[in-house]
Amino acid sequence: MSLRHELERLLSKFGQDSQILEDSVLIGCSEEQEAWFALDLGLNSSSSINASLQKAEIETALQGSFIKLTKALFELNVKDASLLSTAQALLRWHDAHQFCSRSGQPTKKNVSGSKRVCPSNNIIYYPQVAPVVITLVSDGTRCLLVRQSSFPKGMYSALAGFCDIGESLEETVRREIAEEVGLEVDRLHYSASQHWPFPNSTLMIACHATVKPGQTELQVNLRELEAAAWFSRDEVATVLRRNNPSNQQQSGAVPFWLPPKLAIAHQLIKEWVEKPTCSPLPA
Ligand SMILES: NC(=O)C1=CN([C@@H]2O[C@H](COP(=O)(O)OP(=O)(O)OC[C@H]3O[C@@H](n4cnc5c(N)ncnc54)[C@H](O)[C@@H]3O)[C@@H](O)[C@H]2O)C=CC1
Ligand SMILES: [Mg+2]
Repeated sequence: MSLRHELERLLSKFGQDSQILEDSVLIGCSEEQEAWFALDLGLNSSSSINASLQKAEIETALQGSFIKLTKALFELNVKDASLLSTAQALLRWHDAHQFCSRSGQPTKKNVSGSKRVCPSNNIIYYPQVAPVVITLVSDGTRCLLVRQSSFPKGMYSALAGFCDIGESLEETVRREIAEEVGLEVDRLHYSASQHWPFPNSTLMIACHATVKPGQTELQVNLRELEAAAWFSRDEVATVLRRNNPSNQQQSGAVPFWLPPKLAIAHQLIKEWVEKPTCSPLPA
C-alpha cells in the first residue's frame, strides 16, 4: 500500500476527509531525499467535535501519545525538535493567514506551503519571522541572568527582546539592556541563532555583551522582569552541571536553574562558562 493510501485509510478511520492532505506543508527532507510534510488535524480547535475522543483513538492506533509542544521540544533530539518547531510555526502561520488583508478574499496555499496567494489580486503572502535578540551580559567575571514572571518557577535566562522596526540588531541589544536593567553596553559580539516557534515564529539572534567597567548597578524594570541578578562563573557552572529543576529541589542547594540544552539561551550561558569571550574588565 502506498504511503498516501495508508494516510487516507488512517484519516478516514479518524473521521477526517482525505482532502485535508492538501493542507499539509513541506518542512524538510530525509537524507534519502524523501519529502517530509506536516499536517494539522485541527484537534485543538474549539469547533472540533469530540476532539478528545479522536485524540485517544489516534494515540491507540499509532501507539503514541500527544504531549504539549513546549515539553516535546525539550525531549526530542535537535533535528526532530527543529522539524517540529518548523511544522508548528508554518502550520500556525497558514491558519492565521486564510484571508487577504487587502481584498478580504480567501487566500490559497501553494503545494509546498511556502506561500499563500490572493487569487483576486495576486498578492503573495510569505511566512513571517520576527527577529529577537537574546544577550548574555557579562561584567568580565559575572553574568546577568533574568526572570520573567511567565518563566517556569526558578528558571533564569539571558535577556531577550524583539527588534523594533528601523533598528539594527546592535541598536536592539543596547535598547533592550538599557530598558530592562538600566545598563550601558560596552562591547558586543554575535554568537549564534535559532528558530523559535513561540509566541509566533521568531529568529533568536544570540549575542554576548559586556558592560562598561564599574557600571554594573542594576535598575530592574519590574514591568518586564520579575528579577535580574549577577551570577558568578562558579555558580552558573554548578547549575549547568545538574540542570534539572527536580534534581535541584531534592538537593535544595541550588536556588535557580537554566533553560534546557535545546534553547539558545543555554548555549550562550554554556559558552560563557566554558570560554570567556571577553577578558575580565578592570573595576
Ligand atoms: N530560545 C530561548 O532560549 C529563549 C527564547 N525567548 C523568546 O524570546 C521572545 C522575546 O523575549 P521577550 O523578553 O518576551 O521580548 P520583549 O522584551 O521585547 O518583550 C515582549 C513584549 O514585546 C512586545 N512585542 C514587540 N514586538 C513583538 C512581536 N513581533 N511579537 C510579540 N510581541 C512583540 C509585546 O508587547 C510583548 O509583550 C519571547 O517571546 C521568548 O519566546 C526568550 C528567552 C529565551
Ligand atoms: Mg525582554
